[in-house]
Amino acid sequence: MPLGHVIAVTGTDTGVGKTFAACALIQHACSRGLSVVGYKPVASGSEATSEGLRNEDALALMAASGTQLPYARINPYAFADPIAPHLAAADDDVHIDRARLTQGVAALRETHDLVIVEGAGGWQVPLGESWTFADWIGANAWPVLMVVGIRLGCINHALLSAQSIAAQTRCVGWVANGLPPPADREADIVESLRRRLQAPLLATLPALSTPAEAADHFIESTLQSLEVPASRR
Ligand SMILES: Nc1ncnc2c1ncn2[C@@H]1O[C@H](COP(=O)(O)OP(=O)(O)OP(=O)(O)O)[C@@H](O)[C@H]1O
Ligand SMILES: C[C@H](N)[C@H](N)CCCCCC(=O)O
Ligand SMILES: [Mg+2]
Repeated sequence: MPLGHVIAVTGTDTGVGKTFAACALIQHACSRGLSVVGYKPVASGSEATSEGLRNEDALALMAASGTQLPYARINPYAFADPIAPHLAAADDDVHIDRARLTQGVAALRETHDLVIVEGAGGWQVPLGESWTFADWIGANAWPVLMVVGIRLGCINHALLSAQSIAAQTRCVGWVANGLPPPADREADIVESLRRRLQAPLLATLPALSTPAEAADHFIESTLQSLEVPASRR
């Protein structure tokens, strides 16, 4: 049956917990009986191995779903340097082919109920000279889950990101991710955002040891909010 549902995971910045939350969400959805896979279309910051470049986000997403698919199906573009992806691609003389990114999603949708697409950095990160992750997700009208790393400055970043997401597609939920060490007034920051963001808060994640532990923190109606069709839930 699958022509799976797609959710894009973005965040208020790089290092805010997109991979952590995406892995937790994969495990949450797996525990509800869905076949789920993560996709990291473009990754900068990868290790050279005998099999080629490997990025830790892509490997974490693969481990969370337990997929046995070849690495390149999950991460078609890997760059060694941990820098902005359009700069990494230009340094390597690589053109990121937007159609190839979309085909990668389409292929995963054929065999999975849910495909979780993790961006690199924040919402407006460029993937080429004239387009961004936001442009690609927006053109496909995929719904977005926004991960907010709770720290000083995140209120502004979250409100700006939500505004920008709404201009290109829709933010269907957000996660308050308690990055270690805990920020002062963490609960008040989360509440300030909850009152100002239209999308529902789907999980509040304290500093936890593993995404598997975090999977239980998603609220019961998470898959519904993420617009996963009722027939699959
Ligand atoms: N709730 C949490 N509890 C404990 N550790 C966390 C939590 N959230 C994130 N971390 C850790 O913080 C670091 C950054 O998180 P993560 O890699 O998920 O960020 P990211 O937004 O995916 O970054 P990138 O932009 O590089 O993809 C990782 O080492 C991760 O394990
Ligand atoms: C290297 C890092 N961990 C991410 N993979 C890429 C972050 C790109 C951020 C670009 C920017 O907004 O300046
Ligand atoms: Mg990541």
